[in-house]
Amino acid sequence: MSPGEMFTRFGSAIGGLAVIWAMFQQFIPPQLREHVERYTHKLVRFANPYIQIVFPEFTGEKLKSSEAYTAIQNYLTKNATAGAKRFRADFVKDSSQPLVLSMDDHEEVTDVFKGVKVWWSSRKTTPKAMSFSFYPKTEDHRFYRLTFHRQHRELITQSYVKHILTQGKAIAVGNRQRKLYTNNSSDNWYGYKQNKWSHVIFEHPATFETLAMEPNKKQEIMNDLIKFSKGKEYYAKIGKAWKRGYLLYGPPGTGKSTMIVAMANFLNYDVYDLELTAVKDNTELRKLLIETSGKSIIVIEDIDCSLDLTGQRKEKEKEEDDNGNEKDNPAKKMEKEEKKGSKVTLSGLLNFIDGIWSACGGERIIIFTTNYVDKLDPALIRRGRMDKHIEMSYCCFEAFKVLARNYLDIEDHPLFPTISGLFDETKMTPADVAENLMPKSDNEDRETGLRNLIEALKATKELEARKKAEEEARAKAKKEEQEKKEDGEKEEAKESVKSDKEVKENGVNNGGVAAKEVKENGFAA
Ligand SMILES: Nc1ncnc2c1ncn2[C@@H]1O[C@H](COP(=O)(O)OP(=O)(O)OP(=O)(O)O)[C@@H](O)[C@H]1O
Ligand SMILES: [Mg+2]
Repeated sequence: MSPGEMFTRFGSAIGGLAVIWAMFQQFIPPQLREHVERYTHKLVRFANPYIQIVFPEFTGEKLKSSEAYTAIQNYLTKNATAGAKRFRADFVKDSSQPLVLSMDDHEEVTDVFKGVKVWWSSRKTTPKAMSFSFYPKTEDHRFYRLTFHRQHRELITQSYVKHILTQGKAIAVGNRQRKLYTNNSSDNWYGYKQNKWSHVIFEHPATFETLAMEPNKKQEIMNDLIKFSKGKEYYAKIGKAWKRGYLLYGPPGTGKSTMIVAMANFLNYDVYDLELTAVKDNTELRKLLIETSGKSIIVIEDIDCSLDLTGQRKEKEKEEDDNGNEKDNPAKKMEKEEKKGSKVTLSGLLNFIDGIWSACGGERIIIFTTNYVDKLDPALIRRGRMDKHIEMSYCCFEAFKVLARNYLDIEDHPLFPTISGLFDETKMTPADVAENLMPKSDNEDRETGLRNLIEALKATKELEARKKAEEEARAKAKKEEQEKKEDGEKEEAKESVKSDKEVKENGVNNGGVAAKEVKENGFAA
């Protein structure tokens, strides 16, 4: 029993005795009896140097389980249950540790903060005459009671309580199972469920460890993510919303989607995979944004294919240029809209990324992926919107070593130098490398995987060489044709100059003869 409680009970006992005593003392007037009782309690309270704070399970009108109660429960379960002997087991949905053991009712534990000892007890009261209750499941009112010495009042109420709430929330975040969300069509936003996003448990195993990439580049990205996730104060100081944009670009199969998974697993964030073509307009886009939670990554894959965001601006500008004001071409507009199936505009998307609303929730990463970075409107990917541009490229030898470790469990092999040489000479995506390394049957040994890869690399190299030779031959033929054409034209030009000269000369000669004839005969022939 905590000292505070001992005092309370002692006080109650003294108070009770005093009341009994007063009742028996019939000759004492009632006012005096009340005084005796009140002063006895006051005396005990004055003598009790311990303070108690109660944290009830349910608070407010919404009858939501109190955040503080849950945070304390998490905190105590993790940090202070060593002394407890009786536990309560709860099954928590969407948690990586579904079975949670917490202190049982009327159990008590101690905790120490900055050298100060505090007592926690878990209590339950059952209202006696209550036939109807708003409280879900049970009529019992549970609460945690914190007891500490009054000389530490400031430390406990200002630092310790804040500390356990933060810690408790962090534990909840660590325990929760992360989710992968996708946006529902707005036709399903109304009615009973009204969910804008559907989710499944996010269980993809890709991590930065398994991601094949040049090690320095990988480390740089990891550092960037760490800096971001710890940057709450920094972002507040510089007056920027706590969010960061990444643009991942590169050919298909170079690991853009895998990188997103690795980022989510690294930061322990949820992923919102936003399908833009299912979003009808900018208003819907904003509503979806509001419904996302913090500590999340919002992904728009293949941004160049999602919408005609690339050309919209330029086309509009062109339409304005021609007539000085916006040209109205309903047929063209309709055709365009049918093609798009969505009225989300570039400016709507820009607002989504860094408009006023983008700040709601905080701690959010937005990622765009594309195979064709040059196709994107510069406004969309400028720094501040997409803060970091990451090129995902063909496999290098360092990246291959990661894949060899993942797929074949090997760090080194006599065939590695051959493979290294081939990677210098040819291009292959990590997806293709992985496919070649993957054992084709249960009894295939590691060397077979490496040999398969060498064969594939050689075949790719040959193909590239053939393509290059064909291209060169084509270019040469084109050049020759061009030269021939030019020679022909030169020849033609020469010919025409020559004939012009002859005509001129003949003309002069004929003129001379005619003049002579005129002179001699007195008339022209
Ligand atoms: N860098 C990589 N590290 C590890 N595995 C990779 C990497 N790149 C590709 N892979 C493997 O290839 C598969 C395809 O990769 P991923 O989907 O990430 O490519 P992508 O760049 O997103 O392609 P797309 O442009 O077509 O969407 C993955 O499932 C993964 O197994
Ligand atoms: Mg992808």
